[in-house]
Amino acid sequence: MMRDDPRFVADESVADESVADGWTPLLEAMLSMIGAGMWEWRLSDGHITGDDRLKAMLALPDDEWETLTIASWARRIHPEDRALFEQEWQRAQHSGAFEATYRMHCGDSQWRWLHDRSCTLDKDPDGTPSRLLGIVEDVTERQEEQRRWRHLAKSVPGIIYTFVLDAEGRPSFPYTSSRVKEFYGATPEQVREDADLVFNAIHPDDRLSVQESIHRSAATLEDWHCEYRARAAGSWHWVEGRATPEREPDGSTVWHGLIYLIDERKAMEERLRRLSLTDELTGLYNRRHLLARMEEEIARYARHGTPFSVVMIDLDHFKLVNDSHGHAAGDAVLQGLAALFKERLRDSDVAGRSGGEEFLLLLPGTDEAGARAIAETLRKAFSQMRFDDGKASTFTVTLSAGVAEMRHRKERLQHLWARADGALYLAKAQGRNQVC
Ligand SMILES: Nc1nc2c(ncn2[C@@H]2O[C@H](COP(=O)(O)OP(=O)(O)OP(=O)(O)O)[C@@H](O)[C@H]2O)c(=O)[nH]1
Repeated sequence: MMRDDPRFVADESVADESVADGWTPLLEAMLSMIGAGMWEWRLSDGHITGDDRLKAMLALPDDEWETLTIASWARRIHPEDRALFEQEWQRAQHSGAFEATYRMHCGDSQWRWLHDRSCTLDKDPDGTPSRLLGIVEDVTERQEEQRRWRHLAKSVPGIIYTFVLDAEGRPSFPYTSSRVKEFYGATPEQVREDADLVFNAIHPDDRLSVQESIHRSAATLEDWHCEYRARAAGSWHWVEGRATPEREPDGSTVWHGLIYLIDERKAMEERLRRLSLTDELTGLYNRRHLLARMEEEIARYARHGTPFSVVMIDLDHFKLVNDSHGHAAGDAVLQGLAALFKERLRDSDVAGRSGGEEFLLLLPGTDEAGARAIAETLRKAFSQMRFDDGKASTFTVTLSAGVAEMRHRKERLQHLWARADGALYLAKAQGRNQVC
């Protein structure tokens, strides 16, 4: 802080020469260059005097300058900034050094942001300051700019940030907008102190890919882009980040970018993914997914010889069910069978609807005898289910099933499928309501 900095306590001999008989040309030139005004405060009578530049800046009436004291100065300060100003002045009476940025109601009725700093010019024999010298800059434009920037940062649906990897690869976040807390559970100040707060809030499964993407972007200076999960207030959410890197002369890399929430988009993508894999009526996997899963199991069998079987199922006389009880009742039967699969099969089993009233079960780690037993259990349970015909009575439906176990490492999907289909055909031909 300035007030503790010996550089800002003026040497008394210099002070006497340069200030007592007026502002020196050198000082005048410097102040003119930085556009600052100057004041002097005599603590003995509390009087404040200002130079012409300060008078022009504040536009106070001439008679006000004649009697200007610290109290009348304070009265012109914005109520929200006054406590800070007074606290600084209390301190300055002992230390001589003062620094504050505050709004002042100027003589032309304008509110101006002032940056005000002082140092000790003279001291009493007991060492307490007797005369302070201060410079004042009009920082209204800068403050307004910052205010606009803060508003803008708040209205952006995400975090605006600056991220730095120094030449040794150490990360830091010199700037993050206030919403960083919603994303990573830490304030901009905390994140500025400790960049790991951000990295620790990233899902363990995503952390490595985030770090790799940052290092790739640093090496190639291509835009950084990554999607990952982060934790705030105890829950995970999906975020997407984009930033543009720049290499600094000291070897560090600086990214300016944006991170925003993509939970809704991720949920939509997941819904679409599920829809593309499942059958709408029953919620079971569709034919496309069944075929893909079968190819996977066949490849696993070819590599490791892991047994698996398929069961092809077809409802008996289903056309009659529709014709007698209506299409809606038929739909309810299909849904009833799907519910039975979900209830009786293991999580590792895959149940799908391969066609209108045709289903296929993929049973990893199950041989033909096991598959037959599962099919038999399902057949029996299904034949006992009663369906509402919508006319105060119920009906039952049966199913036929064909089982085939994967037997040869070179067997292809269509052969296995044809064998299961052949077994199903046999079950139908032998009178239905059975497993072959
Ligand atoms: N309600 C309903 N019916 C369907 C659906 N998909 C297919 N079906 C019907 O399933 C019936 C299948 O009839 P078929 O292929 O003749 O077979 P089946 O009557 O079951 O006779 P078998 O298989 O020989 O026992 C047809 O009437 C289709 O309209 C569906 O999503 N909902």
